[in-house]
Amino acid sequence: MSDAPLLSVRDLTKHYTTTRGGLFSRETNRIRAVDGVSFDIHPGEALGLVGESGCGKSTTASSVLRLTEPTAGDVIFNGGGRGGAGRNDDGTHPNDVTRFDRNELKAFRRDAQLIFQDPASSFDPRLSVGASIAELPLVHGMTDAERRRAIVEDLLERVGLSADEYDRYPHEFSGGEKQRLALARALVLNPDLLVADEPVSALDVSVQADILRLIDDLRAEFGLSVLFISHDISVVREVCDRTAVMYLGEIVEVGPTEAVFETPQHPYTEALLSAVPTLDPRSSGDHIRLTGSVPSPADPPSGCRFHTRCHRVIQPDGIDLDQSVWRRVLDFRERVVAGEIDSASVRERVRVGEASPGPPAGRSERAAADDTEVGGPDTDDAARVRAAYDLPATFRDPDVDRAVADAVAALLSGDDARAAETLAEAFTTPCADHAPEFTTHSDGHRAACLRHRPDLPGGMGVFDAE
Ligand SMILES: Nc1ncnc2c1ncn2[C@@H]1O[C@H](COP(=O)(O)OP(=O)(O)OP(=O)(O)O)[C@@H](O)[C@H]1O
Repeated sequence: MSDAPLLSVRDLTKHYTTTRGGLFSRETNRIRAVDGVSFDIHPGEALGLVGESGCGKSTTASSVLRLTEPTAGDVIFNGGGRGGAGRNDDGTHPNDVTRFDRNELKAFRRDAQLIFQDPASSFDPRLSVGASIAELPLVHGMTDAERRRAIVEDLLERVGLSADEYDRYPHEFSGGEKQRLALARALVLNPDLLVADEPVSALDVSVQADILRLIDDLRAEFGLSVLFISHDISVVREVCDRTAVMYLGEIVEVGPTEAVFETPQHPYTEALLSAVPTLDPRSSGDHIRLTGSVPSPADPPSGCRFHTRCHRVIQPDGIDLDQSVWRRVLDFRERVVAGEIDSASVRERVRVGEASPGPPAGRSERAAADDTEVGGPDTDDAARVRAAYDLPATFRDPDVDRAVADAVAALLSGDDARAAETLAEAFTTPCADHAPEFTTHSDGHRAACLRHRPDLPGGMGVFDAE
C-alpha cells in the first residue's frame, strides 16, 4: 500500500437547513448531519464507516462524491492520474473535489463509483442489463459498440454471472444477482474508488456473505479503494482493513479493524460490539444497553455528543456511585430537564396516594437489587417514583439521596421547574462540558473520549473493567 492516500477527507461538514411553519412564522432548523469528519483511504484499502441509522454515513458518502454539496471541508482525490499535485498559492488544492468544475466532476465520477442498498432502483426496467451497463462507457466516449459489449460480457463473468445474461432484463434477476450487476456497472469505467453504501443490508443473510466476498475479490483484482458503509459492525469486519465509527455526525474512533474490534477505545464502539452475537466461548455475552434515544442532529448534546447515552459517562468530583446507578441518575435528570418526566406523567405512572401492599408497581428487578428496604406508608409515593424510574430506594451518599428526594418531592407536589433545577444543579458530568479530542492508542488507532484524559475526574488513560 502506498503512503499517499487516494482520498483525503478533512473537516467535511454538511448541514441541512429545513424550514417549517407558515408564511409568517418560519422556523429554521440546522441539521448537523456531518460535522467535521476527517479520514484517509489509501490505494487498495477498504475503510469501513459504521454507526446507527441517522448518524450521517450516507451524507458523508454523498458529500464525498459531491452528489450533495458539502457545507465545508476538503475532499482531496488523487485518482485518475491526478497524483503528486501540490497546494495552490492560495492554500486550496487542485484535486479538491469540492472545488471541481463541471468537466473535472465528470472525470471524477468516472474514477469514483457508488453502489447502494437497493440496486433494483438504478436499473431501467426497459433496458437489458447489458445495455444499461454499456451506457456508461458510451457516455464517456467509447463509441465502438462491439468493444463495449465485450467489456461488459467480461465483467458479467468477473462478478459471477455469465456473459449470456447480457440480454436479460432486471426483473429476471434476484436481489443478490442485481447487486452483482450493480458492481459490474460500477467497475465498467475502471474506477479507483468504490463507495458501497449498505450494499448487503437488503439481501438475505445467506447471500450477504457471497456479495461481501465478491467485493473483497474485486478490490484485489482491480486494485480498488473502498469506502464501505454499514450500520452493522460485524459486516464491516468481513471486508475492511480499517474501521471508522460514527456517532451523530462525528467520527469517534478509527483504526485498524482488528484493533478497533479487539481493544475498542470508545464506549460507543464497545456498545456496538457488545450487540454482535458471538460464538466465542470467552465472551461474557454481556450486552451493553444504550439508554436514551439518539439525540437530534439539529440540537446535538454539548461536550461529548455521546454523553447522554454513555455507560462510561464520567462522575464529577465528589460523586462516587456504582457506574450503572450513576447512568440511571443521569437518565432521570435528562428526562426531567427535557420535560419528558413531569408531575403529570409521574401521577399517571405511579398511583400516587394509594396504599402499597407490596413492592411498587413497575418496579424493575435492577432497582430492587440495588436498593435497601422501602420505608413506611409515608414514603410510598416517593418510593414508587424512584422504583418506576429505575432509581434505588436510597443512596449511600447522603447528598445524592437528598437531591433525588427533593426532586421527587417537587415532582409529587407539581413543581416541575424545581425538580429540573434541583437535578440539573446536583448532577453534572465533565462529559457535558468538554468536547473530546482524539488520543492515539496504537499505530493509527485513535479515539475521542474524555476517559482518556487523565487530568479529568474519571479520566484514566485507558479503559478499566468496571
Ligand atoms: N435532505 C435532507 N434534508 C434534511 N435532513 C436530512 C437530509 N438527508 C439526511 N438528513 C438528516 O441527516 C441525518 C443523517 O442522515 P444520513 O442518511 O446521512 O444518516 P445514515 O447514517 O446514513 O442513516 P441511514 O442508514 O438511516 O440512511 C439524519 O438526521 C437525517 O434525517
